[in-house]
Amino acid sequence: STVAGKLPPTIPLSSILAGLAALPWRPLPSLADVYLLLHRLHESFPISALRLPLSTAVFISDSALAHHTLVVLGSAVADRLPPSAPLRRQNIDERITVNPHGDSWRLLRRNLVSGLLSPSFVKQFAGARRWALDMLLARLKSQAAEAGGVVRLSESSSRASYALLAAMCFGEKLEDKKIMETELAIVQMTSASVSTFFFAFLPGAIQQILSNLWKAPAVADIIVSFVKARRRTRVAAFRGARAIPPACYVDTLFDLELPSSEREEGGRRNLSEEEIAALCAEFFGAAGHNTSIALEWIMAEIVDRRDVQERLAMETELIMKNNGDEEELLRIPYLRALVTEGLRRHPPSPAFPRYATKEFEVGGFVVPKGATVFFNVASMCADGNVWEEPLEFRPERFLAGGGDGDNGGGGKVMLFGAGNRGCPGSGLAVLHLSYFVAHLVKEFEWQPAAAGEKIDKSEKMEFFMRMKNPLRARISPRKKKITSGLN
Ligand code: HEM
Repeated sequence: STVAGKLPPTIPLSSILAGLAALPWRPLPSLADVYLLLHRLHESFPISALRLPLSTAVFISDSALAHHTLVVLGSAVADRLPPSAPLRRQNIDERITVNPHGDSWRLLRRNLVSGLLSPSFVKQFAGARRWALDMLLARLKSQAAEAGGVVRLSESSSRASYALLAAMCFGEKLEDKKIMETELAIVQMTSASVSTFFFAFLPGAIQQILSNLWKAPAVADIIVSFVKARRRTRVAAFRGARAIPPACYVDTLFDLELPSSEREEGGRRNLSEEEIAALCAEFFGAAGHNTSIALEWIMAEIVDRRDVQERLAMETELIMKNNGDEEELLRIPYLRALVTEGLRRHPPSPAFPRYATKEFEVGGFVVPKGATVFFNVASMCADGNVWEEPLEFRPERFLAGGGDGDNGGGGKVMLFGAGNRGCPGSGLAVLHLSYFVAHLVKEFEWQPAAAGEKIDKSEKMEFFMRMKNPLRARISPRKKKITSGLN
C-alpha cells in the first residue's frame, strides 16, 4: 500500500548544472562525479531525489535520516543495485557486496564474518601483520636513505596492505612482484566497475547492446592462479592424509556450499574456482585500497602535529612495555580516537549505494520501490550541525568528555555504513590502521618534507577519495622519551 507523503525534493537543474560545470569533463559521468556533486549540494538538501527515465535515485546526506533508514527500516534497503548487463557477463555474480538479500548473500557473508574475520582467525595472522609491517618499515628506510630522509608513503603502504591481505586470502606470503601484479589487477577490475556504474540505470535492451560492444574484464588470471595453487596444496595435504584446518579465506570458500540453481532443486553446490577468485577480488577491492588510503590521510594529518605524535608515541610505548600485543594496542583510547577521527575527516568511501526493495517513508518523504539510495558519508562527516568545527582534525573529540561522544561518535559516524548490510570488515580495518599508525609513529618522527611546508590536503576522487598530491614527508628515527622513572 502507498504511504501517504511526497517524494523528496528534486535538486533544481540549475544547481546540478552549476555543480557539474565545476567537475572535470567526461563523456559519461562516473560514480566519482556523483559523489562530488552530492558533496557540494548536501547542505541545502539533506534528502533529495533525482528522477531518471526508468528509476529514481535518492540521496541521503543527513546522519539521523541515514541511521533511521539503515537501522530502523533496514530491510527496506537490504539490497544493492543489481550489476548492469555488461558486468553480469563476467560470471561473477556470487558476491557479498552485490548479491540480493537472500540465502547466497547470507551464507557468503556469514562465511566471511565467522571465518576470516572472527577474532581467532584474525589472531592467527599476527605473524603476517608483522611481516607486512617490516616490509613497510624497510621500504620507508630505504626510500629515506636514497632521498635525504624524504619518503612517499602511499606506494609502500598500499603494497604492505595488499601483502597482508594476500596472506589472509591465499595463506601465502607472496613475493613483491606478485603482490604488485595483484594490486594492478584489482585496480583494473575496480575501475571497470566504476566506469560502467551508470549502465545499470539504462533500459535492459540498451544494456544488452552495450554488453556486446564492451566486455568487462573477467577476474584476473593471476587471482585465479592463486586459487588453483591453493587447491593443489590442499589436495597434496589430503593425499598425505594430513587433515588441514582452513587457514585462509580461500580455504573457507572451498568448503562452502551454496544453494544450487533451479536445475537441481534443493541441492547444494560448491563454488567454482572463478567464483572463488571473484570473491577474493571482492575482498581485495573492499579492504585493500581504502585501508591504505586512510593510512595516508591519517599520517598526512599528523605530519605537522608534533603534539599528536608525541602523545601517541608515549601511550604506545607504555603499552608496548607490557608485551605490546595487538589487543593491548586496540585498547589505547587515543589511538582509537586518532584512527576514527582520520576516517571521519577523510572517509575513503565517501558514499555507498543501496537499493529500495519496497516503498518506505523517511523524514516525511516517500522513497519509491526500486529507487537507488545513496548514503552520502562525506557530507555526514563534515556536517557542522553534528560536529564541532568539522573541518578540524581533533582526535580528542572521540575521547570521553571530548564533546563528540566517546564511542565512535554515538551513531553519528557512518564510515562503515550500518544495519545488516553494514561493512563486516570495520573491525579488521580499524585493527590494520591502528597497527600501522602506532608502529609508524613509534618508529619514526614525521615532519613535512621541507621545514615549514604545509601539507596539501586536496582530494581526488577515484573510486576512493585519495590525496590529490601523495604525501611526502621527512622521517627520522624516533627518540625514546620514556625514562625508567615512569615505569
Ligand atoms: C577503511 C576501511 C573500510 C571502509 C571505509 C569500508 C566501508 C564500507 C562501506 C561504507 C560499506 C557499505 C556498507 C552499507 O551498505 O551499509 C562496506 C561494505 C562492505 N565492506 Fe567495507 N570498508 C572498509 C574495509 C573493509 C574490509 C577490511 C573488509 C574486509 C573483508 C570489508 C568488506 C566489506 C564487504 C564484504 C562489504 C559488503 C557488505 C554487504 O553488502 O553485505 N570492508 N564497506
